[in-house]
Amino acid sequence: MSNYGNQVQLKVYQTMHNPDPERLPVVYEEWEERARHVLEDGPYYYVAGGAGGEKTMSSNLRAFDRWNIVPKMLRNVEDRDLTVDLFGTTYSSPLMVAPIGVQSIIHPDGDIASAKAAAAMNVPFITSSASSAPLEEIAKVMGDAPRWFQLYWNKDPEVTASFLRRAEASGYSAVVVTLDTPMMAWREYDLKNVYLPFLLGEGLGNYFTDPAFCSKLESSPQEDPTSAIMHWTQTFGNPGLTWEDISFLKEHTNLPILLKGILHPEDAKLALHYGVDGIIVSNHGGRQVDGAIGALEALPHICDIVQGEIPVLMDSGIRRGADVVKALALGAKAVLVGRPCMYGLAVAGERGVREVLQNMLADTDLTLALSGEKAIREVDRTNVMKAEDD
Ligand SMILES: Cc1cc2nc3c(=O)[nH]c(=O)nc-3n(C[C@H](O)[C@H](O)[C@H](O)COP(=O)(O)O)c2cc1C
Ligand SMILES: O=C(O)C(=O)c1ccccc1
Repeated sequence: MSNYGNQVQLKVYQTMHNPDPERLPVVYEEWEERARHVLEDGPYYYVAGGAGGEKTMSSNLRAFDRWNIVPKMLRNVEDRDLTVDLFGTTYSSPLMVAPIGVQSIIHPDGDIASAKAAAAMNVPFITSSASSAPLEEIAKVMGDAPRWFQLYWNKDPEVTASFLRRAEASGYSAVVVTLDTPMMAWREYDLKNVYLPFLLGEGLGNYFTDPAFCSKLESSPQEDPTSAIMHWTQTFGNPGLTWEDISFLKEHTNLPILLKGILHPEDAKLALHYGVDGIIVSNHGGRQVDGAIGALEALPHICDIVQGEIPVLMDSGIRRGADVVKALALGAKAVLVGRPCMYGLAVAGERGVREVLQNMLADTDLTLALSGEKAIREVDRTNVMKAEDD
């Protein structure tokens, strides 16, 4: 039980007579603006940009405007409970840090800094297959803090199996399999800037330390990085996969398996049929199919199919506490936060990510209370209405 949001507000206002010269932004748009100033064009647009004309990036944000919270009064919201239960574990809030690759292009401390921040805030951190530091090093700095592993299903089944083994051995407690990126989409800014971080060897920490990956090389990645990078580009994505292949993952891990990138109701049926443990409704932050449905728009349709049989999570467009509450009201059990954390990382490293998470948690807590609910798990469709002029 907590009043976390009130405490954070108080802490801020107490600095009134003693302003902090290192004060970090509160407003989401300011984080993005500050990140724009500290990052070069290549990395900034890599992070902030989307696929094609960025229609889906806009749809993600617009989808939140199409739903309104309808606050309820006089319901004793003095002490709130932000916890959520997933796969037999109780997590302290419905927030998670989305898997984001190549964080070394954003800050020299990269995912080590963001993982430490997540651990400090007790927000689960999802390590990307394309993390800059190897997954073991990230696990080490996190101690006992909650962490999941995101799998990019490699063309080489031995590498895929090896990643799963390594994640399990390093204390990751679930596997997020990203299905929407068997190849990179047409990303206009990256093409314009001629910027692809992997070709510079960024984001390959897990591959270059992997025995299965390295066994296929003629010389080590340290001796011949160019060949290792070329081998990575040829094996990273696996567009030949089908639903039947899900059994391979189940054979190679005992961890709960979540499919990330589900948008189509038919795919939700297939996910149930093939017996996965969870779904993440996501369009990869608008970075893959330009013109794809907004993630929040897809969410209720997926939840209608799933009927609570397995947990449904979502990401793509979460920027503030109200977004979190709307996603939960439409059926998500938890949400992943992507770019906001990365702007925090760009601006102030570990401290920046901590601040972004702290603010989003506080905003979520206050929005929950003011909406008339004292428990995250009690938020449901009665808390929202579709905008009338839609
Ligand atoms: C720079 C960047 C790198 C990403 N890398 C990965 C990745 O390695 N694996 C993955 O599953 N998703 C990746 N994503 C997608 C995020 O996990 C998440 O779906 C998306 O950022 C959510 O949308 P938001 O940024 O609007 O919050 C990446 C996103 C960004 C912005
Ligand atoms: O850039 C991305 O969206 C992404 O998912 C990715 C894929 C491979 C390596 C790093 C990031």
